[in-house]
Amino acid sequence: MTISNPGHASKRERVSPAVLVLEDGRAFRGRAYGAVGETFGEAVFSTGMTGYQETLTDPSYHRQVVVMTAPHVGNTGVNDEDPESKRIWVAGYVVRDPARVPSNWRSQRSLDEELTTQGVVGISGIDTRALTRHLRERGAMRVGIFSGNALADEGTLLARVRQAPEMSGADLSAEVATKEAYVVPAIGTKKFTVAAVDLGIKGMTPQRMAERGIEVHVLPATATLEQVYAVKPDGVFFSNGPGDPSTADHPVSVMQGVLERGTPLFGICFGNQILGRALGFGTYKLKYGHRGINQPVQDRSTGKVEVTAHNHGFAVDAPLDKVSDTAYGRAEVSHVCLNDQVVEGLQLLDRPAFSVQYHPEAAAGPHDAAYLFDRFVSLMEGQRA
Ligand SMILES: NC(=O)CC[C@H](N)C(=O)O
Repeated sequence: MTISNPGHASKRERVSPAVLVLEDGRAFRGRAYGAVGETFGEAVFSTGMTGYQETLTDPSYHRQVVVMTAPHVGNTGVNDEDPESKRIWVAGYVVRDPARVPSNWRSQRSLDEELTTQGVVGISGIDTRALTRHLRERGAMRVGIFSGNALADEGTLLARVRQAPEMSGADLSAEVATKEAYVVPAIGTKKFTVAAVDLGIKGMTPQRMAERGIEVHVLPATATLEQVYAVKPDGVFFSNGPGDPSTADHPVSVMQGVLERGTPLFGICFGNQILGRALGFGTYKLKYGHRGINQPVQDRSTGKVEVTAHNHGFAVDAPLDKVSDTAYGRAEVSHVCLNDQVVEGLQLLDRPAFSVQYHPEAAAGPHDAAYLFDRFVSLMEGQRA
């Protein structure tokens, strides 16, 4: 194997080969990036051109190996302001051409250093375009990245990838969510109290609520209906999170209790899938998912198209062309992805509840969908009037 040897590359980059092995047997050779060792997960690709810190620290990426389609990654280094949680959650990181010298006024260290310190195994120098095309054709699948001693027994790598757990059927919220409840105070005058069920919440989400005068009580994924109502909420929120929504029976039953009482309800991503299930719709695994910050979504109530941030591998199976009768009244698909007509939002017509499959907190991503937090505020105002 020939490894290109740029002048500024660190010694470790020059001497440490790595290999990425997909469960269908396709392999890519490159260089170790970040920690040296081995890792397994579901191979998925993200089309975001910026915002790698937010991607890496999004708890919804737990157990996923993220392939960046943007060829240059790490250019702006790493700072302590942009993470969406306390650690990197991706199981592995795949980049084509990492920055050798980060350059940004906020940069505190390099991405390579950060991945190494946090023990995240990555690979660089591979053809990420070919890998992405492969995943688009064959679908998301299990993958392993191996470097250092993990490469010693190359003949066993594929078998080890095939032993790794699958994403279908994975129940992961409790592994990433807070164990203790905490409060994010309202900024300025406090207008509302919201109970936010943390299934893998991103830091920007309570922030967007706090900016609107909401005091946010973030509760563990295991919170009961009684614990939700113990904070005397004006509204209840269900967050994003990793894993297969078909396993999320506990949050589904808590949400049904909230719908029963008619408290204003808002869900994001995993929260949208849970609303889907609470209403009696199914969920299914997408072939390769939506990940990135440039996905077109139409708000069907206004006809407007938003450019939005996504990170989902599953989706809700609800009819696009009709209003559905559910145990909680009429429900409809409020938002749809214009790339593939996947359900991107749900709303109830007889109760104050709605959700979106994408990320209005926009970290990273465009702010087109910020109005959804205002819609949540309007629902809470409506309930008081
Ligand atoms: N960001 C999320 O909440 C993702 C939801 C779910 N784990 C999925 O992959 O579809």
